[in-house]
Amino acid sequence: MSKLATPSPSGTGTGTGTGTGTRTSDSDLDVHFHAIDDAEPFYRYGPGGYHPVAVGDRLDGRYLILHKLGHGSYSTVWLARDQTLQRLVALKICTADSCLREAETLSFLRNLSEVDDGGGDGALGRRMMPRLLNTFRVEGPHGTHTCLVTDVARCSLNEAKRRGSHAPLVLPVARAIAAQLVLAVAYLHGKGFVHGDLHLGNVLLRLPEECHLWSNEELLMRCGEPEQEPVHTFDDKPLPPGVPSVATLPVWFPMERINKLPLSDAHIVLADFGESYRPSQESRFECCTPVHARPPENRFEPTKPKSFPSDIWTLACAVWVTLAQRPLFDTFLGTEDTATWMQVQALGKLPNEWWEKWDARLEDFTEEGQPIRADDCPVYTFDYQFNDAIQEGRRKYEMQTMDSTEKEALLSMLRPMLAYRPEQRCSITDVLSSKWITKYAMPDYEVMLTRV
Ligand SMILES: Nc1ncnc2c1ncn2[C@@H]1O[C@H](COP(=O)(O)OP(=O)(O)OP(=O)(O)O)[C@@H](O)[C@H]1O
Repeated sequence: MSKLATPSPSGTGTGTGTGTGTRTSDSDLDVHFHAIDDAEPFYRYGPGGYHPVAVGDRLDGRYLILHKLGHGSYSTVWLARDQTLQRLVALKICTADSCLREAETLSFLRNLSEVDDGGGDGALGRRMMPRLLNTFRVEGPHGTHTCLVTDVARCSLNEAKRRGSHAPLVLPVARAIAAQLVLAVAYLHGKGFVHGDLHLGNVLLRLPEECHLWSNEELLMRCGEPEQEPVHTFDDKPLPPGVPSVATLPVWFPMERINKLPLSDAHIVLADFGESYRPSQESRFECCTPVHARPPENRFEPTKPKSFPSDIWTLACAVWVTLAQRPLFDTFLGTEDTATWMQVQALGKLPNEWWEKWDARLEDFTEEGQPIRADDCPVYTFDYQFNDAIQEGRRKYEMQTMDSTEKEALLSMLRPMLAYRPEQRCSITDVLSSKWITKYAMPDYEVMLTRV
């Protein structure tokens, strides 16, 4: 997600990609669009919003659009052929109202030399940073859009899990991915950056290098023609100018189901630096990760600047859900109250000032923070969650489970990452040197490197 440079125009909001919406343009058109699964919200094709792009368009004189890769609230992302270098690339076309933050962070990281990286495990995280190949701007009917060119990835880990019915990953694969996540965050924190939006939607599985050199014919043979659906408005009102008449759905690179993903395909790249910041240079008060991974200080200390510890909390949630079938603080309805409810179930009572601020606390907890148990409802303790979300699914799929020593090592790493108070949370250096990372995750990561 990229923070807005200017407020979004009235009626546009910050679409989720699923709902319908209203577009109010200068000429006072009031058009509602039928939602199309997996397509961007079309009401965002208005002033400050998405740039209209069609398969076959050429941008910046060299990038031929071949397919769609995805979209977010602040961009559409396209698979293009770089006709100068004759390779496939990802083209992220940001909304006109998004700021330059992502381009700035990626340029900064690109310009660091290996000497700047120093040695040690922290430097290994450079591999998981996106390679910014080029940036340019396009002018369109809705404004000026920054475009970022990076390597094409296969899909996000979230999407791979969704398509695989949230089956668990093979344990060594999950460990290798968790190790890479930790290395990536260690690298960023070492450079003074907070990522600000860590979750599996922003963890991309890499495509093998040879795929970037596929010809157009080879791409079509493997992935098919782009799938398109006509865009319809309610009451059949005409499409306003600057709105594409078809929605292009994301391409799918054929792959093994998530529970069969081989270690050789477990290479990741961390994406979406639109929320990244340097706490030494600016104060940020809000953490925009999805609510199930949002650190509690976001809710209870809204006026205190956020910093590296907020990433540590979200990293713990991302590591958990890499290993598990569902988030640690699964929020069902996606409300902050449910997230806090789950946190108290797993981690115990909030610090006193926060506890007092939480109005819903006595609905299901005693004043001491003990869950009031309904007969048929489990208490979602850390242990319960571990057995239910990590072990049970593995048993069901007849996959390797974690033994008790590994469980202890994992929970001993996660608990200090999930200290309620950010100032009491452990640092990424502590995570890197934890027993679970050194004895379990890194060895599988190292095996993965030999399977390139
Ligand atoms: N390099 C890439 N290769 C393949 N797919 C990509 C790539 N970059 C992004 N995508 C796809 O596009 C989607 C949107 O990208 P991204 O999250 O960077 O956009 P965003 O507008 O900043 O998102 P949001 O603001 O909603 O978090 C991703 O979830 C992913 O599916």
